[in-house]
Amino acid sequence: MGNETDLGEMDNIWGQAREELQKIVGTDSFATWIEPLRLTGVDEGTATIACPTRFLSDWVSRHYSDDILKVLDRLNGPVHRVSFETRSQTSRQVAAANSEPKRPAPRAAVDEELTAPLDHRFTFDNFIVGKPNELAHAAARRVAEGGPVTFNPLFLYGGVGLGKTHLMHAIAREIQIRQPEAKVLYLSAEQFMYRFVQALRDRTVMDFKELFRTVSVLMVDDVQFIAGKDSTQEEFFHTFNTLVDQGKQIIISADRAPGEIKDMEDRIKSRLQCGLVVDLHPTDYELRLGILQSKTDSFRVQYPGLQLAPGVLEFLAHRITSNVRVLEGALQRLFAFASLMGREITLDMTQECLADILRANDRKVSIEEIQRKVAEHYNIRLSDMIGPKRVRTVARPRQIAMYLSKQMTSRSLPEIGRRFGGRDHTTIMHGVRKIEELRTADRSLAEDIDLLRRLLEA
Ligand SMILES: Nc1ncnc2c1ncn2[C@@H]1O[C@H](COP(=O)(O)OP(=O)(O)OP(=O)(O)O)[C@@H](O)[C@H]1O
Repeated sequence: MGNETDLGEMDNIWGQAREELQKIVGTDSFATWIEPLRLTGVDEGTATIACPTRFLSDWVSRHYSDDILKVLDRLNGPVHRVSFETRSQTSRQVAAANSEPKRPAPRAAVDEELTAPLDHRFTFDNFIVGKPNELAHAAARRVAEGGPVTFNPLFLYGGVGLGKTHLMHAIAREIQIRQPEAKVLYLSAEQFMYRFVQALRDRTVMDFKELFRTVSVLMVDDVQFIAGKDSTQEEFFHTFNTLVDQGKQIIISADRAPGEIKDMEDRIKSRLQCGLVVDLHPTDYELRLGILQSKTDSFRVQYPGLQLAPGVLEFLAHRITSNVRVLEGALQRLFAFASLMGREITLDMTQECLADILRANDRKVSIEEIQRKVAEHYNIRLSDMIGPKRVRTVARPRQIAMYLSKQMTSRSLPEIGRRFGGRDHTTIMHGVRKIEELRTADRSLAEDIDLLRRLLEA
């Protein structure tokens, strides 16, 4: 490979491969992931694909290498392997082959390597809006629509898996569509640090600074990452100030509010707070159900013909409260499982297939909370839960609290006994059994228990 004829032939094969790949992966994914690639050679069954950035090469090799392999094998077989090569790797390999002293990487390569590719699935269209995220969504939309810079910086924060990255990608994508000439630089704080350290090592810090200072929109995800990294913070601070002074838009995300990021310099914290700070709150039931319905619509395309029993999505929205990523993963597993088994997705199947996720999401209720709620409900004193009184009006609620402690916590009988005034584990076992018996015979007691359980789970 390498002479002009070979390159011409490679271009020819790649041209045909691209047409087939576009049909396989769809126009959007093709434009984002495959379009920027080039076939540079095929040698002893290994096809080499050049990628402009390492992020792109990581993504493509994880998601599309099988498709590329199949297509190339068909067009130019036999091809057994696809190897991805980024431009900087190529220049490093050339430098090593020439055994010259290390030279700074060319400017263009640094530039292209800086922007992380956007995930085409993260758009405003498929971001479901509910009470917990409506403010963050509205602010993100406003910034993405462009116009005079209103909030600078826009600081989005929230717990794990609540949609920060999704919104960041949606903003970047929307700006690119509305203002194709704008130079949008999106990267994680980790990538910012990595590139900065690399620039220090390669002595290209001036290029690094200049590049950052020429962008129109800077977006940095997970900024808490640079806390405690002194020189990266310093560089970030200067970049930030220069861009804000030039009226360029900055959008930052983090897992907590600026004031709560430990080991972040105060001057940076205060700079981060000077625009608009909005948070993504933990999801509520309605938002979770909305997200599940929307994801189900897309899974139906992927798994056509699968039946979903009524109540399954509601059950999941009630039970999986941790974060949206877990919710999505659960649904994905459920659809994959049902399609493998060729069965309808029922509530039973859901419980069976997602037992581990459901267990991990069970709200942790403490014995003390149970005692308090039960005491309130039966209008007795909390101290009676652990005291010696044996009158039925006290003893029965106490047994109900023992029963719920066994059902709703993972504590052992001796542990529960200790929390009930140092009672023996056999007393607890007796109490639990008594309530189990009564439950089946006494409807009003069964209803009381269900109500208490719901209150404790809420
Ligand atoms: N409101 C929403 N509508 C649709 N999908 C959502 C919503 N919120 C989150 N998601 C989905 O949940 C998953 C996790 O979201 P994302 O990666 O944006 O979370 P994050 O807040 O950046 O988390 P982390 O703190 O781990 O970086 C993604 O697949 C995203 O599409």
